Amino acid sequence: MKLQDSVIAITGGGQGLGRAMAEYLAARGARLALIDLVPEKLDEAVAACKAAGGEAQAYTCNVAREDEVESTFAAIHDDFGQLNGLVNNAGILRDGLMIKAKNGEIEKRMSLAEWQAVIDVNLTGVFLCGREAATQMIKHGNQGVIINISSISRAGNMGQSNYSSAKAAVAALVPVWAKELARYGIRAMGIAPGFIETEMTGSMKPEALEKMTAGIPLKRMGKPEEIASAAAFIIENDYLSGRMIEVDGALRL
Ligand SMILES: NC(=O)C1=CN([C@@H]2O[C@H](COP(=O)(O)OP(=O)(O)OC[C@H]3O[C@@H](n4cnc5c(N)ncnc54)[C@H](O)[C@@H]3O)[C@@H](O)[C@H]2O)C=CC1
Ligand SMILES: CC(C)c1ccc(C(=O)O)c(O)c1O
Repeated sequence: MKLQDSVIAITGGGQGLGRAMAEYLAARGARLALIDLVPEKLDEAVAACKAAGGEAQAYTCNVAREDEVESTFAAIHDDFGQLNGLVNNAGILRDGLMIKAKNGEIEKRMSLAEWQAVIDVNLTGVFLCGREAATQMIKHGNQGVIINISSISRAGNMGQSNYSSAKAAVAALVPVWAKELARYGIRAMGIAPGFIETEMTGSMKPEALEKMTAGIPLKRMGKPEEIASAAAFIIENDYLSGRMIEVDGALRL
């Protein structure tokens, strides 16, 4: 699929990797529908896409809410007249050990609320947006691609019962959707980033950053543009479906 003039929806498009992907794709001629919880961040991201030479519109939506997701994807189709791609990128972290035993006391450290919040956004949100994007594509006869953003943590990372479970599940959805949606001309792919330079890591102490990068075989964190170029590669290569691309500098957790 050509990037030029294709309509790509990106969840969590207001900042971080979502915004980086939006700017990268906008600079290559794609038309962006940016979805996020925070309208101010969306406005900044839309302006950045326009400055990069592309077209973009903002949609305030909680990806974990079925009614909001349904109306958002219907509005995207009405506004752009087509939908060719979705990047399921919105995600949150609520890290913590499941349990801790100390001095004979057993403490439940991850609450049900922390578990559920991550499952709601990182897994249910991906399901709802994937289902709605596919509905719009099939209804209007658009071929397209769905990209789920997983994580290196899908292998099982200490302190991330909720996050690792959700990220393993969205990776599992990739071959499921690739098989179910191929008949409609829709591909499904996943990207599993390792540690990527973001505002969060930018504010870390140099010693902590050094310790983190020392364990990465390529000895550096990834750049948001390196995730964005993987997304562009997936969109443009029509024989890619049902697989994960790992962009992690060879790190294994
Ligand atoms: N930054 C990293 O090193 C890595 C990130 N990832 C994944 O990449 C994705 C993006 O990560 P970052 O850019 O670092 O995150 P971020 O926290 O910088 O940005 C996430 C965006 O999603 C939005 N969002 C959160 N909940 C939402 C909801 N319910 N509905 C709509 N929008 C919502 C936020 O407002 C924010 O704009 C996430 O899925 C994350 O798990 C995976 C591996 C590494
Ligand atoms: C543990 C992994 C590499 C990780 C690190 C940081 C973030 C983030 O800031 O959003 C993630 O989403 C991760 O998956």
